[in-house]
Amino acid sequence: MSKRIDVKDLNVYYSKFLAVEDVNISIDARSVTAFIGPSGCGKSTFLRTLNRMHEVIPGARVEGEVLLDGDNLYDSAVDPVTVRSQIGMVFQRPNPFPTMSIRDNVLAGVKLNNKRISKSDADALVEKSLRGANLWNEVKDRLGRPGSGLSGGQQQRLCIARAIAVSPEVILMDEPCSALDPISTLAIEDLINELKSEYTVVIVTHNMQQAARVSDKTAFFNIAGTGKPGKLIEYGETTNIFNMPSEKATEDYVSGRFG
Ligand SMILES: Nc1ncnc2c1ncn2[C@@H]1O[C@H](COP(=O)(O)OP(=O)(O)OP(=O)(O)O)[C@@H](O)[C@H]1O
Repeated sequence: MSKRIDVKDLNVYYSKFLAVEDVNISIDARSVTAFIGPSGCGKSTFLRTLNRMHEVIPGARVEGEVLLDGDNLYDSAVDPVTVRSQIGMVFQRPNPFPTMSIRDNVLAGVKLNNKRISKSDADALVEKSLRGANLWNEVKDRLGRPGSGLSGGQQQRLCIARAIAVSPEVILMDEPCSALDPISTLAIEDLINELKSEYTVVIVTHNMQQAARVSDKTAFFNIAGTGKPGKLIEYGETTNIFNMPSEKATEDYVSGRFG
C-alpha cells in the first residue's frame, strides 16, 4: 500500500505560462517528503501534478512523466479518477462535507468510487480509518453527528481518515496545518509520522520547523522572479538540506535570509 514516485523532465503549465520547469525527483515509498520554498515557486502546482489534480484547471497541462512504481500516470490509457483514488490529497483548509455525518464523511470516497460495501464492512472500515487518523477515541460515540461539529484539527484528521479509507498508495498534503492551532498541528505531525509506515507521504509546508520535524527528505523549490518558472533547486535528506545544503539559495532560505 505504498509506492515510489519518479518524476522525469516535468514542465507544468497554466495555458502558456510555464509555472514549474524541468523537475526531476524520486520520492521514496514509506517516507515523508517535504516541499519547501518561497511563495509562488510552484510547490502546490507541482504537488497537484502528482495525482493529476492540476489538469482539472482549464488550460492546465504538463509535459514529462510521473511514474508510480514505474507506471506513467499520464499515459493516455490511464484514467485520472483511478489515479486520484490511488493518490489521495488533503488540503489547507479542512473540507469535510459539512452536513454529512462523521461516518459518511469517512465513507464518502469509497462510495464515490462506486464500491458496494456491506454495513458490517463499512463499520469496520470507518473504525480502521478513524483509528488510522488518530481520531477514533474522540468521535466513536458521535459517528452519526455532522462532520462540521468537530474542531478544526479534528476536521483535518477526519479528512485524513477519508483519504486513507480508499486505501491509497500515496497521500499528498498541501499545507495541512496552516489553518490549525499548535496543539492540533502537533497531532497532525504525529499522525504524519505514523502514516509513513504504510503510505508514501508528500507534504507542502511553509513552516520549516515542521519540514524538519516530519520529513525524511526535503525538496527546496525557488523562483528567479515574477513571471519566471519555479524550479527544484535542491533535494536530499532533510538533515542535510537544513544543516549543510549544497546551494547558496537553499542556505539563504532555510536560514531565514529570504522568503
Ligand atoms: N489556477 C491558476 N491559474 C494560473 N496561474 C496559477 C494558478 N495557480 C497558481 N498559478 C501560478 O503558478 C505559480 C505557482 O503557484 P503555486 O500556488 O503553485 O506556488 P506555491 O509555491 O505553492 O505558493 P504558496 O506558497 O504561496 O502557496 C504562481 O505564479 C501562481 O500565480
